[in-house]
Amino acid sequence: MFLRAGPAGLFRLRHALRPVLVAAMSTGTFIVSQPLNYRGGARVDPVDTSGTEKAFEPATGRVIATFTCSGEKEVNLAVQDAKAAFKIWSQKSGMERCRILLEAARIIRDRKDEIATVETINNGKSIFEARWDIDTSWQCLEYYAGLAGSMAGEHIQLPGGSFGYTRREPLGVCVGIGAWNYPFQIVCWKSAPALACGNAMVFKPSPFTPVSTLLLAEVYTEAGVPPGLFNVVQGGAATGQFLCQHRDVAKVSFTGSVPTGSKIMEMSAKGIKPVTLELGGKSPLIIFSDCDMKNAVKGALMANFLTQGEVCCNGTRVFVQKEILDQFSEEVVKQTQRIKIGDPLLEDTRMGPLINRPHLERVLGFVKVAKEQGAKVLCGGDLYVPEDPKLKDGYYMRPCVLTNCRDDMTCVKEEIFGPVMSILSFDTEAEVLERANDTTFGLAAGVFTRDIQRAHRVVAELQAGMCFINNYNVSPVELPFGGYKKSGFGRENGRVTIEYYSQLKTVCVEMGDVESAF
Ligand SMILES: NC(=O)c1ccc[n+]([C@@H]2O[C@H](COP(=O)([O-])OP(=O)(O)OC[C@H]3O[C@@H](n4cnc5c(N)ncnc54)[C@H](O)[C@@H]3O)[C@@H](O)[C@H]2O)c1
Ligand SMILES: O=CCc1c[nH]cn1
Repeated sequence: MFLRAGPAGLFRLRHALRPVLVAAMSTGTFIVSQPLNYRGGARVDPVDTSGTEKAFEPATGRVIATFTCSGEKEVNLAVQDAKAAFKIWSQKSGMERCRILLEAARIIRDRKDEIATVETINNGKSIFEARWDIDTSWQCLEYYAGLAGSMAGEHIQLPGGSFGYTRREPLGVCVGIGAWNYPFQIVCWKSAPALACGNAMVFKPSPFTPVSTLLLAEVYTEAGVPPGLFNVVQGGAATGQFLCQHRDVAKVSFTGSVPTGSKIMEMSAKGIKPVTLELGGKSPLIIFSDCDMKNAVKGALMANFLTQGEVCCNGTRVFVQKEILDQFSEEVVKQTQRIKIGDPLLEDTRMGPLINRPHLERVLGFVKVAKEQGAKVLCGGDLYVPEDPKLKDGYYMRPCVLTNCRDDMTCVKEEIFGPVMSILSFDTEAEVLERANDTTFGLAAGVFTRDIQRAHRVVAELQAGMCFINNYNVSPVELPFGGYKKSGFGRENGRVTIEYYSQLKTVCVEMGDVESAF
């Protein structure tokens, strides 16, 4: 990848130079000057266009890339390349695919700091957190590499020595469409199971975060996947539509908002394509009075302030049992005020800027409406201007804790996708369950209690695909992740995801004569 580090000019990132260049990549210096599409095993400029986009460095507000959105012809070329590569890849044994995916996982692990740095520059999350994302990304490749070799069907005995068997087969060319909050992790969560099952993939990142997906494309090529197996097209809604409507696309896996998810489903329905939808949420976190207070407070911060609160499964409706409301709120505010905001590439920063100016204004708008509707701001919820002059045009705000919240308030009903926690109080288990489930979303939920029976009773009643007991927002790749209700369907991670990227063929074998009705 070509990077320009400030006035120092152009650098070619070679293995030996990487550690030096990562050190040189400081906030305010990074520019992308290479093509951001990837096709046939190389970076390319698209052959046609559906507009142009700019990508920003949220920490400084600088433009780091201006790129062409792919038109229908470019999308078609990417799908055709993927189709050709699919023919080769799908014929490989699971163990052959396993070896290549393991090699890709190793390269990502080796390049962790470089990839995390790029992710931080383009997304704004702290480097501390970006490194976690890259760890869960290579772990995802490793996990599905492990499963690739063990994918198998069944053998079923039938009367008279006849038998049947099943084959688990790939789908073909799968499309991945990603959101901007976990750019590298999302593309790994989609491509690793897809490739492990023998599919090819064309991926479209969010136009806000186009950069790190290219690093993955290069890693796959270096690891030995056939050219064209993993392609990247850049663009927004128009490019996404060309992909979803393409007749040679077998499946669409989408991560993003509910309204876009609904459009994706409609387009896929026309082509009878299976879809995985990972959509938004407004998840409940229930804190019972018998909790371990220290862990519950840590859990509430993990549930609300990772990646500046821009996390789909965040537990933003924090229900606290009345007896401990004051003590819990006081402790949460104390810890929230200690969060170090600022340059996301600094080692001690724990909250960086939001993704862009319009989103920052939208989140601040939610805080304003919350106040108008009677919520009380316990801390934050306002703009933050770091002292460092190079950060003055970045998109920072102070993390916010709201109390006096009611279930009918906008801040409690709608996904804010920013660092805003709403605290609500409750009296009984039955009451809190009813209120926790009173939402059209169903992505995640959490409960803090020392009562083990209550913990399991409560999660059994919660209408959410991902439930946490005495923790929040950990995402081991071994565990399936996905939503109930309007938060989507299908799963990512875990063994079950194999079923979303493969299809079952049944073969019936006659060992005797045909018993004909005619
Ligand atoms: N459940 C999950 O795993 C998960 C993870 C991350 C984010 N999200 C959700 O994503 C949302 C934030 O992400 P966002 O703002 O990027 O979402 P978005 O729906 O605006 O965009 C997501 C992707 O869809 C593309 N797109 C937009 N319109 C399209 C169309 N008509 N056809 C095809 N593609 C189209 C965008 O370019 C982008 O790549 C939040 O609601 C968040 O909760 C969910
Ligand atoms: O943002 C929601 C959770 C997530 C992280 N990576 C993919 N999904």
